[in-house]
Amino acid sequence: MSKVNRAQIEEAVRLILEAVGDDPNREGVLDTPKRVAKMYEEVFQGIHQDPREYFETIFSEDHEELVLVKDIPFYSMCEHHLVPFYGKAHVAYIPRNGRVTGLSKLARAVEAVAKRPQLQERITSTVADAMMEKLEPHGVMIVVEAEHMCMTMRGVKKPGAKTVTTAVRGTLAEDSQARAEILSLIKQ
Ligand SMILES: Nc1nc2c(ncn2[C@@H]2O[C@H](COP(=O)(O)OP(=O)(O)OP(=O)(O)O)[C@@H](O)[C@H]2O)c(=O)[nH]1
Ligand SMILES: [Zn+2]
Repeated sequence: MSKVNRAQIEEAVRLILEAVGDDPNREGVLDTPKRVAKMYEEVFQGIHQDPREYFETIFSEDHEELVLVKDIPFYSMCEHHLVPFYGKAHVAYIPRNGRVTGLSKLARAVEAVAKRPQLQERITSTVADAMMEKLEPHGVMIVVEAEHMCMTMRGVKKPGAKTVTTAVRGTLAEDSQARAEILSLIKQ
């Protein structure tokens, strides 16, 4: 059963429509509260997901070299304005003791963490920490690049401005050469 209170969202959307001066009983927006409730349930489903669960999938494979899944698209909602920010996440790690996870699990973890009211920095560090805890790798590096709608359609209005955040853990924190290699692979 869904943990989301759709009726409450519908009521809130009706109130917002009214508060901004629109008519919630106008034909065009009659179903809008219902649609928004369904949409919020979808875009915030990560609140009820733990990214660490994906890393229960572990293959015993003797590869202690870099694994990088790059250009993982994601959509999130900035927790300050509840408008989207979106971009790409790049997830790199160096497995240890044969603990290699499924490639799709890296993308699933990004998605679960993104689908919450979020900060870009927190997406970056939450994925890194989940991987460190469950995979116990030599190191992890996460790079996230995104455009924030709250900086484009309103406020400072700077379309095209990109925010880049990184989180580095384990041996990669001390290895600038390995970090440079990962960054050049991401850019390729
Ligand atoms: N660090 C960080 N800040 C973010 C993120 N998303 C949005 N913000 C910023 O959150 C800040 C909120 O600032 P406030 O001054 O409280 O809100 P505001 O008056 O709407 O700010 P403006 O956007 O400058 O108009 C803004 O500077 C946003 O750019 C994010 O993922 N990380
Ligand atoms: Zn914002």
